[in-house]
Amino acid sequence: MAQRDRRRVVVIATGGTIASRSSDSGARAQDTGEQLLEQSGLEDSELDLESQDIAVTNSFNFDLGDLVAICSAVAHATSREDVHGVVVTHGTDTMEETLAILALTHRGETPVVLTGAQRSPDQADSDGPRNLRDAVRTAASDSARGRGVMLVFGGAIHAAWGTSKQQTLAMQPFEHRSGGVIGRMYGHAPYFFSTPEAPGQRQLQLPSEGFARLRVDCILSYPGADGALLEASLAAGAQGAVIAAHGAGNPGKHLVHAIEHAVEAGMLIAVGSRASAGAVAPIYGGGGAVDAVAAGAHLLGDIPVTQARILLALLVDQGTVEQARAALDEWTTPFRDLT
Ligand SMILES: NC(=O)C[C@H](N)C(=O)O
Repeated sequence: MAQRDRRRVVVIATGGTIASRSSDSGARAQDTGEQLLEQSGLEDSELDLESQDIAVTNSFNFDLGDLVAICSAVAHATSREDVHGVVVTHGTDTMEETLAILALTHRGETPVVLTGAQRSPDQADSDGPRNLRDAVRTAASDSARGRGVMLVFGGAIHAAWGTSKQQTLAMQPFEHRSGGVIGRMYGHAPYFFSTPEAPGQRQLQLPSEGFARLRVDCILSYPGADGALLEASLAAGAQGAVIAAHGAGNPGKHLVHAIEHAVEAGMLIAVGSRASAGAVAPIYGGGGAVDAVAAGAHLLGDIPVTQARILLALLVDQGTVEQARAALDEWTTPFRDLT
């Protein structure tokens, strides 16, 4: 096939287990995008493959600056007319944050497909080459066009928004908080059977340079939790915080007091759940979600706390605290009456 007829897919490599090699001091990311493509068995395919290296790191070391770098590389690749699809290889530990920032900011028809691995390429049963082949074929397919950002992993196609790592070692570690995948790989081709209700029109601007310096913290509720960690977050200069509250979004009375104080001090506060699935809802008073809302917090419905943190950071990045508060209010309106 002539070079000009072959579909071009850009593979942006960032590290993770898919790029890791074992050593006496533990596994570490080291393979480049080009090496991943060599191992994938896609070399002789009818696709025109190009690789870029953004980082060679395990994703548990990423900070907001790394997300900015990934976002701008993806935005640049998707703006190119010669590019049919984009793949990002990434560690699974913080895949959900990168899925979130890309889902919230991606524009246009070019599909963006993230993937990774649970077993490194020096293990006999590594899932990396297969996942990468599936991701590249999805990015190159007609059926993925206009579907935005997605995660192809373990033969499943997941929505970007709402999906998080739920299993530490399983070969399918990802799940949506409300359940379900949007498609599956059948043979070499992606088959989509549902369309997620994505952030849609609520798309946000790409992160600014200052995004990397923002501070949005996550605070966990637990029996005996007081407001000390949220107070410390405020004192450290955080612009916002996401509370991983008990059950359906109940922070507990001490944390509710701290939320009230933090909101008065200008922090953006959102409440999700430390439970692994489902939505939060205003059901309980006496330290529950009803009181958290009265204290000025926003309930996150089924948005995972890790992804909500990225949403808050983008909102703070793009306007004043008041504008961010109004935008978060709009974002969380559909979840207000979930009881
Ligand atoms: N499976 C993985 O990719 C985990 C890995 N350690 C990471 O970079 O997140």
